[in-house]
Amino acid sequence: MSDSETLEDWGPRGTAGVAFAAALRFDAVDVTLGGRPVLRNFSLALVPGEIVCLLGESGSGKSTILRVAAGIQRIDGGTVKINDQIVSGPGIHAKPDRRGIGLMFQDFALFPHLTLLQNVTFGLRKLGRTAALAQARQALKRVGLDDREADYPHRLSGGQQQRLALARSIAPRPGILMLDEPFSSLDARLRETVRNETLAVLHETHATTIIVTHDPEEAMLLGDRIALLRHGRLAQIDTASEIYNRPVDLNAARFFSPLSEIEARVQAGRVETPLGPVPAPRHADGTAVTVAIRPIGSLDVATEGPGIPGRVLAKRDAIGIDLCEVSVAGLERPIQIRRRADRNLVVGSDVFLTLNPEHVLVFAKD
Ligand SMILES: Nc1ncnc2c1ncn2[C@@H]1O[C@H](COP(=O)(O)OP(=O)(O)OP(=O)(O)O)[C@@H](O)[C@H]1O
Repeated sequence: MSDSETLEDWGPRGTAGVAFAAALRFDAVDVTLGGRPVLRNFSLALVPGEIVCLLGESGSGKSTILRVAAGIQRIDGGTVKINDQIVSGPGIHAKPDRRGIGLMFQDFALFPHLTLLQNVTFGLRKLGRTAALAQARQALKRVGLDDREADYPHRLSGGQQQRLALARSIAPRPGILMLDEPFSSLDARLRETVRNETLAVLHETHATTIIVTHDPEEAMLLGDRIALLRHGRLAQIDTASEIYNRPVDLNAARFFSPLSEIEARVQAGRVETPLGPVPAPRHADGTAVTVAIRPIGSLDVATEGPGIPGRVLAKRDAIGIDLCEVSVAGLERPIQIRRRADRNLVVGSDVFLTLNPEHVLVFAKD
């Protein structure tokens, strides 16, 4: 089955069923599994209709948060509220089907022995047959699969299976949706279209949504806010631009781009580096810091001075972009730079670097 996918494969925009978006709130949630704390004092509040992307290393607890919200996982401390109602808390555990949360799993978890239509109506049994069929068909139409309703999931391409899983999760018009790595099984060609159209569907439904992803770029594209999770705790929550420009610590910064790191000490409100001075007004004199330089925007590269002299050690072309490694006297490792392609920049050539201190991050060492 072909996996080529275009926007035309999807149904008309603006036709997804609208939900009554709900507020979702985790307060100081603890979960211990197999004797190990998996969520620790985890708090997060989503306003109705908000899309939050959960980003974090493998094993940081992302899927556990979805399971907790959906009521598949019990908690050991804290509370979970939907609107003003506690659904998980001391002595309280509302059943999954009482929470009004739609789930979409990484592997889509489609029922192989049911047709597409039966897959979607499965979650609509409470509605009565006529309403269930109407709502299921509307969801299938929105994702462009209405003409395949009698087919079986194994006859669909990967992109179509994703669309079916999305239709199934939105068909009951849940006030809250949880998507666990919804695009991870799609290849790069497909991902952009599917991602954009899924986002359009989410906006149409108005559902409050948590999307788990490993991919920082995806989180920045999809999330109204990004929640960065580390060892079961919330490390930072912010908009994409805040979290990118003002990461809470070095580890958070490392999540969003590769970094060249320079160890130094603050003197008179600044840090002297082999690339020039960097202001560090928020750090006391004598503080040991890491200066983190991103490959994009931090350094201007010219083939003539002025600037700090360097030499191009390696270069890769990536369609209009140069990925360079430049050695600079005083730096242990070559610095990584991504910039617009320049034919004059060849391996072995001398270059001159100018630091843009406002793009450079400075973090106190632990
Ligand atoms: N039933 C269980 N018993 C014991 N440990 C578990 C259980 N389920 C999950 N864990 C552990 O809890 C931690 C968090 O798991 P979780 O699946 O929430 O992480 P994640 O951030 O979603 O990871 P990934 O990105 O790899 O999917 C992991 O260390 C995992 O091994």
